[in-house]
Amino acid sequence: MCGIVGIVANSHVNQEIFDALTVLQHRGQDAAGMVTSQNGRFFLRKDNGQVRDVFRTRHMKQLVGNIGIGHVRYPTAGSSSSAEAQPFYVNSPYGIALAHNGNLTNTEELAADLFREDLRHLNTSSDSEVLLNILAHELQILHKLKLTPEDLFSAMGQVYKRVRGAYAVVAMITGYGILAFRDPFGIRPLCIGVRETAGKPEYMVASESCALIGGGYKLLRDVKPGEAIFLSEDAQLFSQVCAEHTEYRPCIFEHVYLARPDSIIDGISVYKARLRMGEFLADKVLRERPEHDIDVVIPIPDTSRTAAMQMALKLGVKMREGFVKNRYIGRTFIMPGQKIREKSVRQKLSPIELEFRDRVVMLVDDSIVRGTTSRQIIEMARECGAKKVYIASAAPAIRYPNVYGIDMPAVKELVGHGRTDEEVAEYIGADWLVYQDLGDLIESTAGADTPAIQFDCSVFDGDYVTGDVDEQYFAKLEAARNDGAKFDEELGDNETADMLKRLS
Ligand SMILES: O=P(O)(O)OC[C@H]1O[C@H](OP(=O)(O)OP(=O)(O)O)[C@H](O)[C@@H]1O
Ligand SMILES: NC(=O)CC[C@H](N)C(=O)O
Ligand SMILES: [Mg+2]
Repeated sequence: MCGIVGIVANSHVNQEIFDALTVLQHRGQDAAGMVTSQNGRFFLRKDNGQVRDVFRTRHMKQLVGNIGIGHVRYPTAGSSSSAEAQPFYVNSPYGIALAHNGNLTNTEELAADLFREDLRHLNTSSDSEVLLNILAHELQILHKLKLTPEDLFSAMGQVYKRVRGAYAVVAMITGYGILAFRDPFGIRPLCIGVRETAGKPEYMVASESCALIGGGYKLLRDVKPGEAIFLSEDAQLFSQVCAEHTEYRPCIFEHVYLARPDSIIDGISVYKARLRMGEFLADKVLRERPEHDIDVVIPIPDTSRTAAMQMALKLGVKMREGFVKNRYIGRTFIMPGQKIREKSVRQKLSPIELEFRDRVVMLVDDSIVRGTTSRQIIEMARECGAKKVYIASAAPAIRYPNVYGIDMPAVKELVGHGRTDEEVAEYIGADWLVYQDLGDLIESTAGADTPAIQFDCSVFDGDYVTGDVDEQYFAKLEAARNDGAKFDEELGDNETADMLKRLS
């Protein structure tokens, strides 16, 4: 779950891309990058760090042009070295830069084909670099000096045949425009917005609508599963569904945790979905313990606040702010290692003791993944003198790895894997644990207006919509990306990154 953005405008886009990436920062904190284009040349800046650290005034001055793309990264493949920050670039054909949100499930096979059949070189272990080279190859073999939208869509038809997994993408082609596309299941989000200046349209494509609204664009629509959108440099919009088989199966975890509440994804308000999650949770509490003794509902900031608010209302129990969030510390779950995640919880959340003392508290979180947050928070609640500590999760137990762009690669790192609900409660130290039922989560999220959508719920039910992940895939993923392995790889890859930096 990275954040991506692309803009075609009537004036320089660097500041707008910077602003949009800042709005999308919650989707990736490890690296950021931007490419703009002017007079047939690309201008690139990318590095590890958050948006405000990566783009200084000296970089912004060089990022000229009325068209550009940007990325904030949360790695799910390869390493977190700066050499794998995005956008990626290839000079042939035309010059293409690409930014990707998601995770491919046939990266290895594609990388081997690129090397053996397409004679293309990959310089990193990133799946996004593979995707860029597949797109480049399919455009190259058309052998067209002048590209038309039809050529682009025909190349995209081939890309959809070869690439599997989750991918929401923005790609910029020198001298032509921006090509944006979403995988055939629409797993990761992507939407288009429009605005007019001086009677001429300007377009933005972005992972979430909050980025459009922040930039003064009006949400036009979501990109459909398997659809490619082409925005030409002179701001004409072309679109076509290019994948042969498509299904609407967006990731439900966007609504649970990943997305911002002010976004509307696939016609669904993330905020409203979270309110409904809170109501269903309250119903479950009342079903399980009609005579409950909860004195106060306390959210674990930030994401759970919306659900907690509605849950408290429905229970008829007061909601209180029991934790103050340090606004200078980012999201813990998307931090790169377990040590830093553990350390960050206490740095990020500090308790207001009087809300806990001698009370039976119901803590609410949006999800419990590794249990890093809940375990420490429950300990803090007890240190503050809570009589009993209950916890409710707006999502069901997470028992399966994610292979579509969320870094949950190793089942043994998931607190819900191989444990009953009671065992999870014991592990995190709760007196009572209430998980949302999957049916209720789906009902909370699927609005009445979106009957065609079924969600990817793989982390809860182990059903992977692309149908191509098996035990062997999981074994490889876990070996490559468990916390220990990531640490080893980073050491090696940093050397490569440093070397590349010296060369550039
Ligand atoms: O069980 P865990 O492995 O700890 O993961 C789950 C927690 O991580 C996330 O919070 P995060 O701090 O990332 O972001 P937030 O401030 O948006 O809630 C999520 O909201 C849960 O609180
Ligand atoms: N979270 C994501 O969307 C990651 C994109 C890509 N797989 C990477 O690791 O850079
Ligand atoms: Mg949280």
